[in-house]
Formats: sequence, structure tokens, C-alpha cells
Amino acid sequence: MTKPSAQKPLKIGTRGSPLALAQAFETRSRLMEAHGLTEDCCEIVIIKTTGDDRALIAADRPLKEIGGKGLFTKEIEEALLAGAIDIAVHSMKDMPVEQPAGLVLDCYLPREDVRDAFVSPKVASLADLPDGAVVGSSSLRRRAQLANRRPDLKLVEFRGNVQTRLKKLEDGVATATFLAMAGLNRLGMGYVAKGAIEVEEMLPAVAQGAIGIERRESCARAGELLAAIHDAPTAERLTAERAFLATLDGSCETPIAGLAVHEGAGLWLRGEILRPDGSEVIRGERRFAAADAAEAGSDLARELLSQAPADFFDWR
Ligand SMILES: NCc1[nH]cc(CCC(=O)O)c1CC(=O)O
Repeated sequence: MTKPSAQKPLKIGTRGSPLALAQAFETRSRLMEAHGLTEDCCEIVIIKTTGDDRALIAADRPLKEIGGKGLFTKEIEEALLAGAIDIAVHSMKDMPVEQPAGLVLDCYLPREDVRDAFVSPKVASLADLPDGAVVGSSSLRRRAQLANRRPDLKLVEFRGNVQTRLKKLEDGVATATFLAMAGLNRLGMGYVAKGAIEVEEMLPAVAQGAIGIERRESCARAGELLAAIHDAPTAERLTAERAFLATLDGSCETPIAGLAVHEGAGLWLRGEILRPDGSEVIRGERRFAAADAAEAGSDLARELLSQAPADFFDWR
């Protein structure tokens, strides 16, 4: 294979947040290791997205009002299409289920911890939260799941990077918050979590903990380089989860949870949809072979949709 050193450096596009950068560096390290490259073969290019607009995000407005689908990805995909970057590193949780024409997303890194972390300076676990405690989260899914399990809790909007959120907890704005374990681990900040919440208690967002790498369909060189770092088991799990999401027509900001794991020779997908106020949850599961992952995901989604009362999605 032609090494990038013989050519222009491979341009890796990413958002500029500490987590996004950690993911881009992980991708670069894996590419370097797989292909015996040196650092100068890959250049990290930071791209600002609507989701990074501090004026928009600092305001404690629900994310769905700000932009919804593609909030963290639109400008990066535009840069990819324009040729300003060669590959783009994404948190799969934030990726819309369909990519624009000309782009492909078929490279996944091995998945991190899928669970949500319980973060609180004062309280040891979710179960220990006192009656009526204030919890900060801007995730519609986490808010709905918490409201369902603990109707006594008071939910407040909580946004910003990990440091900002920890400061808010120290200042007493809320007693606890929830973050993806994957993000904390990738930042080397797993110690911030009082513990990981088991998925039986809080089913994660579709694709939580997974990194995907997008490229132009026409760029054979990127395709070849990425093939060597692709993790097939992660792809099988995400195929089921994202088909589930696609059929529900959801995005990162709709109260939908879904998780596929390998079990024996096949996979096991659990999914749930919730009313935003947590007053109702509809759950289901499927067991299937990897080759049937996409069909199983959409099939489970159709089952949940068929069980939802007529007004279940009215708020959207
Ligand atoms: N929506 C923001 C977002 N997108 C991906 C992650 C975490 C990392 C991951 O799930 O891979 C986060 C933050 C969080 O939920 O705490």
C-alpha cells in the first residue's frame, strides 16, 4: 500500500472539544500503529460546528430547540465533501442515521464502556439520592429514564464540558449528573464517576461509546487506511442499534434507548422508547444472527411503535 508519507498528509477532521480531540488522537494512533506511520502523516484539523457555538449552547435551552439532528456533524461533513479533510472522526451517538450522498461511514473503533456514569460530589449512587434531589441533565433520554424511575427527583438543564458541569455540582446547582462512561474514560477522567449505572437500570443511547470514521466514497486511499483499524463486532452492534433508531426516526435528542450486545453466536438487542416526562416506557428485545442485525433492529422498532398509544410522539 502507498504510505501517506509518500503523499500529502491525511487530514483528520474533528470538533475541537477535549473529548473530540481525544477521539481524533486515538484514531491517529491506531492508523499509525496499523500502517507503521509517523505523526506527520496525519494532520488533525479542527472544525467548528453549530453544537460548538458557545452563545447557543451556554444558554440553558433544550438541545432540540437549538438544532437537533446533525448539530455536531453538519459542518464536518461539508468539509469532507469539499475536500478540506480526508476523514472525519465522530461520536456515533451524535451521528444522524443517514449520511449525505458521496460519504460513507463504515469504520468503527472498538467500543468503549456503553454505560452512563453517576457523577456527584456528595452522593454515592443513584439509589442514595435523597427524595426530591436536584439532578442536572440536558439529555432527553436520561431525563425521561430518571423521571420514570425516580418521579421525586427535580430535573434541571445541564450543559457544557465536563469541567463546567463539575463546577456546577460544586456550586450546588444540582446534587448529581450523568455522563457517558466512554467520554470520561477517553478523557482519562473515569475517576470522576462515583460508579457506572448498569444498563438494566438505565439503557444507554443508541451507539453510546462508539467512534465512527467517515470518508468520501471516492477516496480509495482513506478507505484502505481505515479498513485496517475497523472493528467488525462494533459494526454488528451498531447496525442493529442504528436500524432500530432509523425506523423510529429518532435522533440523539429523542427519548430512545437501544443497546445490542453479542451473546453466544448471535446478538441481543434491547430497546425502549419513553414519554419525555417518564410517565410511560415501552420496551422490547430481539435475539438474532449478525447477518440479520439491520432487519432485527427495524423489526423491534416497529414492534414498539405498534404498542405506542396514538399520542405517544405528540410532543415532537
Ligand atoms: N451528546 C454528547 C455526547 N456525545 C458522545 C458523548 C460521550 C461519548 C460516547 O458516548 O461515545 C457525549 C457526552 C455524554 O453523553 O456524556
